[in-house]
Amino acid sequence: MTAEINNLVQTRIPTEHGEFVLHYFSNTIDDKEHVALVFGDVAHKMEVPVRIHSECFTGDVLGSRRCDCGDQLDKALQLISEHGFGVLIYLRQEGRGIGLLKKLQAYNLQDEGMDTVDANIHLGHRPDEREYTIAALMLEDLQIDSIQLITNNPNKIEQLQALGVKVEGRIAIEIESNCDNHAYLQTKAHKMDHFLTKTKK
Ligand SMILES: Nc1nc2c(ncn2[C@@H]2O[C@H](COP(=O)(O)OP(=O)(O)OP(=O)(O)O)[C@@H](O)[C@H]2O)c(=O)[nH]1
Ligand SMILES: [Zn+2]
Repeated sequence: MTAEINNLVQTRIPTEHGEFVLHYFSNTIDDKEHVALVFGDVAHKMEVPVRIHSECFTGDVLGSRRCDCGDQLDKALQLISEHGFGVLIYLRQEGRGIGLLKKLQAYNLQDEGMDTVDANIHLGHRPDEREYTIAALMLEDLQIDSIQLITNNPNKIEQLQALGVKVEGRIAIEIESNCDNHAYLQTKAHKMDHFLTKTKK
């Protein structure tokens, strides 16, 4: 079966970074509610700034300092609004695709000394189980010609290109580390090849 999405609802979402339009998509791959927040006119545009943000309940909603997700979410919306147009796709891939329950178990393993990669493996998962077919279909639905991806993760760029998305550049989104996420960011820099120049120093 080929994957399909449906853009079911678009509604205005005023934020502190200006007014976005939230697009709600249904899909034939999973039963999750994936959405895209669109700022300005993006149809038929090249080099559209796009953030593909993976759900992180602890970071995005609770403001947890164990990761950089909450700050990245806010910074991406700010960047897109300052640019004048762009998209933030919010994929419901909690815990790099392993779900909230397993991510919380992985946190406890990290508190016992494992890093974020080994904790996933210990729980019987790959270090990163995300894939981006739905995001690629959303970009197609929004009629975006090419993008600049807002990310530090080289694997996201490779996966999107393999899905036929024209990624013309990368916009870095590096957050200052704190004492609670420093080791976590170090692991992303050294074991997951993320471009984290401040952390790598
Ligand atoms: N399994 C697991 N998932 C985590 C952990 N910390 C954060 N996450 C999840 O990781 C996802 C975000 O991925 P990151 O590796 O932080 O960043 P990225 O999306 O790959 O890269 P950027 O585009 O640069 O942000 C979210 O779904 C979080 O819920 C962890 O320790 N274990
Ligand atoms: Zn997070």
